[in-house]
Amino acid sequence: MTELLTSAQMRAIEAAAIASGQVTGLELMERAGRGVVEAIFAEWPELRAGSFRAVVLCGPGNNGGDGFVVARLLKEWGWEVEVFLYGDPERMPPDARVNYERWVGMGEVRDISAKDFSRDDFDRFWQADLVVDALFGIGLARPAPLLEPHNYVLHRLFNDSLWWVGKQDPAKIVAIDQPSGMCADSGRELRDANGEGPDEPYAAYLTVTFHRPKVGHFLEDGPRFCTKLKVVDIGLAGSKFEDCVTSHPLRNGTYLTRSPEADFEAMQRLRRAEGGHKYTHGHAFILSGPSGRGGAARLAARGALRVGAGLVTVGCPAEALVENAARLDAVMLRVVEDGAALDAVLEDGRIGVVCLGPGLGTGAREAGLVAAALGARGAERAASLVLDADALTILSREAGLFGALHGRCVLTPHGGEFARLFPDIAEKLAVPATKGPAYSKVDATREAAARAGCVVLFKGADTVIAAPDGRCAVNSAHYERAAPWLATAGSGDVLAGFIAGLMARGFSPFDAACTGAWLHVECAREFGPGLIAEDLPEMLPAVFRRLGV
Ligand SMILES: NC(=O)C1=CN([C@@H]2O[C@H](COP(=O)(O)OP(=O)(O)OC[C@H]3O[C@@H](n4cnc5c(N)ncnc54)[C@H](OP(=O)(O)O)[C@@H]3O)[C@@H](O)[C@H]2O)[C@@H](O)CC1
Ligand SMILES: Nc1ncnc2c1ncn2[C@@H]1O[C@H](COP(=O)(O)OP(=O)(O)O)[C@@H](O)[C@H]1O
Ligand SMILES: [K+]
Repeated sequence: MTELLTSAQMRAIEAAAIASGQVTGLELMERAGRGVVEAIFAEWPELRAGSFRAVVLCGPGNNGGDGFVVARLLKEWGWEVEVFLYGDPERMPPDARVNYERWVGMGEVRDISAKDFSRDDFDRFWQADLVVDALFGIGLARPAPLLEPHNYVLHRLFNDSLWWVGKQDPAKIVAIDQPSGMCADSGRELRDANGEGPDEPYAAYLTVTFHRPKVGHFLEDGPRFCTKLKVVDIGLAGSKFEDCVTSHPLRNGTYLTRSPEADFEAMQRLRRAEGGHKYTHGHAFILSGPSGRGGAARLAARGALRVGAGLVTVGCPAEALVENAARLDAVMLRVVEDGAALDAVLEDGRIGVVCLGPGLGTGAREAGLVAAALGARGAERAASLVLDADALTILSREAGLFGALHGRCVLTPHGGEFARLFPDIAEKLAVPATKGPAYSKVDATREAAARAGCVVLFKGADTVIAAPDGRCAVNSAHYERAAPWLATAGSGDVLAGFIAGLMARGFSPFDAACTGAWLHVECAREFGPGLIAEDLPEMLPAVFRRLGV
């Protein structure tokens, strides 16, 4: 499983490795710089040949130290290298200082904050083949200063100006650890309290980070800043060291969701044992709204059926029966007028999960359904629940119902629904990020899950899933898993159905949310551009075949 680290966790890992005598800080810096150069050559093999020109922007900390290593290695490779420094060499941390001194023995260091850059300087800057951003890494604690040359990179004027100097190929911008300006913990850009900052943050072409990706590489704007992420091994995975970190208080891990292929238990659950019958695979009950509004529930039902629930029933008001019957075949139908009717339905112990919210409505009938589903009407048995869309609106209005949430529930809010359910948490996320580590979507979702006492899946291209006990995963639709066409009406309804279907099949709420979100993105990628929500469930057979389910 890919663990995503916060900056504090990364520091703890580095400190533990150094304290154990396994490695020195200087050696780690050398490996980091070497890893960056190897990543550059792997990305652009043509740069291995001949001599090219690089501009390396170094900052005052160890990120700058990595930059000095890169400058030295490129120069040894035969490149022409110009180095700019932001900061006072006298105040550099020791390892960065050593690499600064090594570079000074080989070439010049210019002060990046000097105000005397000439037009010629800038022309040379633009015409470099490679610009390395080693200004700030995980130590960025406040908004990055607006430095003249860096600012040009930040504003993307760099590329816009190419016509001006008549150069065809844009310089390749490589960020060490992270594009400077981004907070490694949140993926947010640090800005002044009044929101001042560059108009358009710059994006590197390649970001090279060390040991493990950081949470911010996958959240919010992080992927847009990083563009392409390469993780370099710097030899920190020694067993002794892992032992020491297991008990570290900061080890409250955040992981990327993973393919069921990499998750033995998920694979076992997805595979159907021979000889079972439909009830072996669970019964999912999807509640629908009135006629004319049933499409969302039908999408969820189709999703639950395709993901492998043995039976799926849509429960709707009597007046919507004809409409639903005309549109559903394998999915069964049952009239459910109100909360009392749902109580009666749930007495059938074979219904493993209820999904409610898509197209449900927000009136008294629907509030009664939410109450019944939550067992808040005094029923014997509280079902497992997926609460989406209108059910979330009802929960945000009725504190008594919110208080009835329990550990077998999954809430699947998008940003607007999240803000209605957890206004104070959303507010914290909305204030400009001025200090690192900034409050992140991971922090917000963990806090929401702890408050709700159930799993919360906070949607987006960076979907975050958290359980009340602190477990947390990010389902990223970025980098090689980008699927922007997933942002289409109704796709969230299908996701609710996938999760309900998986819960019916015996997945825990957290695992169902993680695997459901993972499959959702895979289905979108399987179909490609042009996708509409109806296509998503139809892609599951191909995805399952590929996985060997
Ligand atoms: N951890 C590891 O395992 C490894 C880490 N490695 C590398 O080290 C990097 C982390 O280094 P780091 O901790 O020295 O922090 P870094 O990002 O260089 O910045 C700190 C400096 O910037 C300053 N500063 C901050 N914000 C500022 C602002 N807005 N405006 C102006 N100044 C600002 C801050 O000043 P201060 O806040 O102390 O006044 C301090 O001087 C990491 O990203 C990776 O590249 C690798 O070598 C391999 C192994
Ligand atoms: N840019 C994006 N890339 C990938 N997935 C996205 C993106 N934007 C939204 N999504 C996903 O699309 C789905 C949209 O759900 P939702 O907002 O509830 O819409 P609807 O109510 O129309 O179904 C969510 O699963 C969300 O994570
Ligand atoms: K950087």
